[in-house]
Amino acid sequence: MSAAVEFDRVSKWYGDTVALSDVSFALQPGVTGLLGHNGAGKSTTLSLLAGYTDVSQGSVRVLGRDPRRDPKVHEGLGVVPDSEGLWPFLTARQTVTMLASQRGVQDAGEAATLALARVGLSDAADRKVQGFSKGMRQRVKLAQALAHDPEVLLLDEPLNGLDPAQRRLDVELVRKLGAEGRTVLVSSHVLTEVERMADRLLVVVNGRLVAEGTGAGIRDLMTDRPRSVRIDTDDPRRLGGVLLAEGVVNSVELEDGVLTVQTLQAIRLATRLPALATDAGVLLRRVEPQGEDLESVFSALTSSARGVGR
Ligand SMILES: Nc1ncnc2c1ncn2[C@@H]1O[C@H](COP(=O)(O)OP(=O)(O)OP(=O)(O)O)[C@@H](O)[C@H]1O
Repeated sequence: MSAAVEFDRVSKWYGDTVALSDVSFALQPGVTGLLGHNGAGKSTTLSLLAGYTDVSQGSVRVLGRDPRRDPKVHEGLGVVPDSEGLWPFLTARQTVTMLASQRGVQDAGEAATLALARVGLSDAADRKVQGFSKGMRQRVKLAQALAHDPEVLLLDEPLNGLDPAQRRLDVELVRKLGAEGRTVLVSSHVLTEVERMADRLLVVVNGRLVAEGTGAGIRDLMTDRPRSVRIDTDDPRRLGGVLLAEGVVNSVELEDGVLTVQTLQAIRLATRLPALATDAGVLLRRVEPQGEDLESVFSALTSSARGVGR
């Protein structure tokens, strides 16, 4: 059986900007996460799959069809775009019913009722969207995407702007949609968030697919990279010497009384550090891994996986 979603050697450029460069992947049923920093190419990937824009090179297939040229693809495809795109003067029910009937759903009203219930919006179904919180508007978009019971779902940063309780509910909902056998692609720039929704991740950096695998596999790629850790202590010179002698760090630096160490064994350092400090009679005030933001993880992944990006 061919995959529900296929991206084959796809490149996309806007004028001089290369948004995607030679990206290939295929998606099977279940949830796949598309992880990347801002501007990495996530929305472009989803727009190409939704048929909103055309490839510059390569080919895209959704349910065996070209989403840019074959409108029938939308019978099996639901999209939650990053943009707002809701009319404030319509109720949630009108909004969802309208799109469902455009997609040829026979009883669009009933489909809207079911979809709104699914996303937890039954009570607010007849209120105008203009009074809705960001989280509620996200849910309306999700209900719109679900009303025609699509086999493929594309969700662009669906958790953006939600509070923690809403996030939990939406993570659960996305997982359920995948467990029902739908092919779901969900984008995010937050690893911890996307790995809660998805069993498999695609990592894009500067328009290139640099890694794919499980959340644990992607984390493993990250653990081998050199890390820098800032240690605030009452005796940085002594602690630096101890850590070097112990072989848990590769180099130490002392600046303004603060110790910064480089290590390739971050986990070992973290587990050994408290005992080593105690044995040396040194007080630890604060330990802070540096550059643990996604950006630095991505640049480490890019250089280790495929050379530099664009
Ligand atoms: N319509 C457009 N015209 C020109 N450049 C664009 C356009 N859309 C995207 N780009 C550029 O293509 C690159 C990829 O953008 P894209 O929106 O796909 O990234 P993203 O990963 O979704 O980022 P974000 O999370 O910020 O939305 C960026 O450099 C962006 O500035």
